[in-house]
Amino acid sequence: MNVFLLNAMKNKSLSKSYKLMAVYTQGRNYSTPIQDAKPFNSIPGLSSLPIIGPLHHFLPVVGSFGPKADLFNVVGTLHKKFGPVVKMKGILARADMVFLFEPEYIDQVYRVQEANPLRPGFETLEYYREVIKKDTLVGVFGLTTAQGEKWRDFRTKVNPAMLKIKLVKVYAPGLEEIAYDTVERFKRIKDDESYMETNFVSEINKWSLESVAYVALGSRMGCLHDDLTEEHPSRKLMQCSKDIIETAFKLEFLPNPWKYISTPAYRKIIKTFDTQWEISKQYIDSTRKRIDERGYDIPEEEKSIVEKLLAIDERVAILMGSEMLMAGIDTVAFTATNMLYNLATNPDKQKKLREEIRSGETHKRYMRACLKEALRLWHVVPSNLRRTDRDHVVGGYHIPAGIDVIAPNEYLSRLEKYYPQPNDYIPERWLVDKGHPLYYGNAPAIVTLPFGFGIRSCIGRRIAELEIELFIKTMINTFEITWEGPPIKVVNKLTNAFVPPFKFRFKIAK
Ligand code: HEM
Repeated sequence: MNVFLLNAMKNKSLSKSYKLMAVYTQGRNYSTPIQDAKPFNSIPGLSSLPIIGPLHHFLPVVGSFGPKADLFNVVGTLHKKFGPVVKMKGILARADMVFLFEPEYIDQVYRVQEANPLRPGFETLEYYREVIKKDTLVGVFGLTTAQGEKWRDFRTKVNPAMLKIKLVKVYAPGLEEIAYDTVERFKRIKDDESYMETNFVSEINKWSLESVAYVALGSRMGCLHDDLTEEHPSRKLMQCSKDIIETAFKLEFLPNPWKYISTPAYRKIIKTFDTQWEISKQYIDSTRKRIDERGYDIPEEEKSIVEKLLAIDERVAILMGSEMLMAGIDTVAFTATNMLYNLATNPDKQKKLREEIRSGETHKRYMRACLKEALRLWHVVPSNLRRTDRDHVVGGYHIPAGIDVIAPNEYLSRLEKYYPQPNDYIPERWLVDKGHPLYYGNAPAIVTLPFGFGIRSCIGRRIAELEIELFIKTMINTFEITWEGPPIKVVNKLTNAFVPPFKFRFKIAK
């Protein structure tokens, strides 16, 4: 067994899943000798030029894909043209990438690295935290950008508060109230169709920010007030979340020499990180003040995430609070919109869900299936990534350490061989028994990973699921939702986003 797994098993603070992973990997044999493998350079893929790598394929006119290429289609073309292992040279000093299209190959690379999952990317945020904010953060860098020991220390501290279902469920009454307030606001604005068609994203982001802020800070932010001003800090937080994704895409996936000179996009992202940091810090400081003024302790399960973490490590509490206010807005809003769209365009499923909601059943089986099916069709993050920390032999090819291995999970989740009628919204596939042709378990579990993989998977998963289920429940119980227009469009810039107009129509449900 390798040294990472041995260390993992010795470390008592690591989760059970860690140990299970170790046992699982131990039983496998991936030991094709490297000398028998085909060399890394022989992996097929797009042709590449010095410095700019494969970028010329994305240029106007001459590029085979062009500048407006849809990443979903690019991935599909790579698969069809080059097969199950595809190489893409890094652009401007970025690491080379390998796309894996066989679940077994992804499993091989991701699982063996499970004790030390490396997920680089977001280099600008890493630079901001580790260089610009060095003196403030003093070695605690958050989950999104940290690797190795620093990541593990942080994650071990925050895992229980954020992932234990029992602890997360205590936020349900507050989140239900927020869902109710959002629906009341929708009732007031729904008939202004031109406003809703343009501003649906900002309306739904108000709900997702209000919800995640409530869980993080234990109080209401006030995003749902009808007279929310442009200067309200919540507006700025929502804008930051969007600008960070947009600008990070330009800086990290398109050629931009920000590592050598200060470019306008670089200055913009640093300013945005500053604003995001300042506002979240203000909110966290007020939370701390409120706790001090209260002067007495409340039961552990009633505390907000920040309050729980303040008792463990102050810097961890501040950074986790700030990450929640960054990572918990657009992700959750996108998934709720995804679900609403699929329910609006599949009225029979919507009816069935309403019946379950009104039946008073507590198991919510159909609700869960509706959410899983929406996530299968559109992952917020369409591909997962791990950087190799050792040599691998995959599909007969040598993949050395330092390569970004991409699992194109959203693309795989829409292949007929894994899910019959793959582009249809069929929540039932998550409910039918083994043996049924639609049974979800016919696809290997690693095909569909909307929340990522293993111990580095999304820390906000339980919170997101709870927020979305309560919101959808209130929406579907109140409204009959239809979609009156052509199919919705999705763009992918690091994460998926829907494009206006939003042709939802909301009628009070009988
Ligand atoms: C439906 C909503 C969401 C989806 C689909 C989603 C998806 C993801 C994915 C795919 C990853 C990468 C995991 C990996 O590399 O294996 C991730 C990481 C992360 N997510 Fe989420 N996310 C969602 C909501 C949230 C929320 C609400 C929060 C905060 C409360 C959050 C905070 C984070 C953080 C901090 C990480 C980095 C974890 C680490 O590296 O240890 N996410 N998420």
